[in-house]
Parts: sequence; C-alpha cells; structure tokens
Amino acid sequence: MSAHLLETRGVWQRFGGLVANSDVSISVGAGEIVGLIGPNGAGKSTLFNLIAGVLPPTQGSIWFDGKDVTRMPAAERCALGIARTFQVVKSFETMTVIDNVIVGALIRNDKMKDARRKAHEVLEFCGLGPRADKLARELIPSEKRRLEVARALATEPKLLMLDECLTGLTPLEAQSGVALVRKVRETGVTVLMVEHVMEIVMPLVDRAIVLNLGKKLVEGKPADVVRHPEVISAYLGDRHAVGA
Ligand SMILES: Nc1ncnc2c1ncn2[C@@H]1O[C@H](COP(=O)(O)OP(=O)(O)OP(=O)(O)O)[C@@H](O)[C@H]1O
Repeated sequence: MSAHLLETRGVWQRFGGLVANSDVSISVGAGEIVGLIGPNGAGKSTLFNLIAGVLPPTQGSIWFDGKDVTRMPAAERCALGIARTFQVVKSFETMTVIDNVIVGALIRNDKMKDARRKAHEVLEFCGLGPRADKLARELIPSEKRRLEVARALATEPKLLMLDECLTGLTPLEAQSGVALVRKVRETGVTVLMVEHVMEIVMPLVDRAIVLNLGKKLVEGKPADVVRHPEVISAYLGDRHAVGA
C-alpha cells in the first residue's frame, strides 16, 4: 500500500468553459480525518464526485490504496473501499431504515441473513437501532443524515467521504454527529469530509484542505489554515486579510 490511502494528482474538471477543478492535488493518509472546505462554488462537490467515480476527470489521475482508479466505475471503487454520503440525502424513502442499510451491506455479504446482521450492527453503531423498522421518510432530518452514514458504513469502506453531513443540524445534533465521525475513525476508517461550518469542522479534522475558485489554496493543520491570509480573504473578502 502507498503511504497515502487517497491521492489526486493534478486533477482538472471542465464543464464547457467553466473550470470546476484546476490542477488539484490532494492526499489523505490512512486513519486521518481530513476536511475539504471552501466557499460556495469552490469545486468541493466536483472533487468528491471525481474521487467517488461519478464522472472521470478531464485531466489528471486519482489513486486509491495504491491503485490508479481514474477510469474505474463508481461501483468498483465502492468494492475497493470508497463510500460516500450525498449533500442531498439519497435514502430510499419508502423503504424501511434497515432495508436501506441492507442495500449497502449486500456489497460485502452474499447471504441476506449476513447482510441483515451487518445492517443491524451498523444501525446500532450510528445510534439508529431503535428506528430500524421505521420507513426512511419517517425519520427527522438529523436521523436521515445518520442513515446516509449508516448506508455508507455498511459497505465496509476504508475511506468514508461525508458531503456536508453536519450542515443544517442544531448545535446539539451537530455535536453528536462530530462524536459519530470520531467513533468511525476509531474503527480504522479514514474520513474525508466536505463541510461549511468552520466552527464544527476545524476542531474535528487532523488536516484541512481549502479550495477556492477550483484551485487548492492551502492545506495544513486547522489552526494554521484558519489564520492563513488567503483563506481569510477567500471567505470574508480581501479587506479582512491580515496585513490588508
Ligand atoms: N455538472 C455540472 N455542469 C456544469 N457546471 C457544474 C457542474 N457541477 C458543478 N458545476 C459548476 O462547477 C463549479 C464548482 O461547483 P461545486 O458544486 O463543485 O462547488 P462546491 O464547492 O461544492 O460548492 P457548494 O459549497 O455550493 O456546494 C460551480 O461553478 C458549479 O456551478
């Protein structure tokens, strides 16, 4: 295995004339929690989609667990150990909570009995055990976010990619979401998360990577990143940058 679990090397994504990702090289080490942050339209979701295999990059390559996955379909990447949640919750609303999670668990378990056992285990882990037999649509928004995480974890990933899973939650719900992400990492799963709410994400991550206008602006320890003049400028405008 390479030193990094995930690497993007000089990745570009163009949509017609619009450059959503411009020469983006990032790496995520096994066992890290890494935050991908940046203002609206910075290219975070696009990079997520490229890593998950929703679409291939216009240029550049993506490496996971020592393999070039640049042209690999999403389902194969999932089998290799990449799982993601979506910004807009994608659970099957008319299915039960447990059945939603079984869909993920079937990737590693041929027998329904084993998939069901795995799904129950993951639901307990995510604090949704008592909701197993409810319909997904009956869950409150914070539980739906947890269900997204449960569905992804049921695929037994090496890398869990969380797309704004803490956004829009009450402070208390966000805190328990943070605790869940920490618990996930304790099980040996690496986490790459896109998040808007800096106060929540910065204390949680080992490293933050900042995108702006499609380019990687800065990466480093959260405390250094938040003080970086270019980051302050990207979020708040030039007049707030140190020395401006
Ligand atoms: N499929 C697409 N076709 C055309 N343009 C796209 C497509 N997907 C994204 N874009 C554009 O690429 C740019 C980057 O978008 P992206 O969604 O990756 O940013 P983001 O950092 O995730 O933003 P947000 O925080 O608002 O979700 C934006 O200008 C967006 O309009």
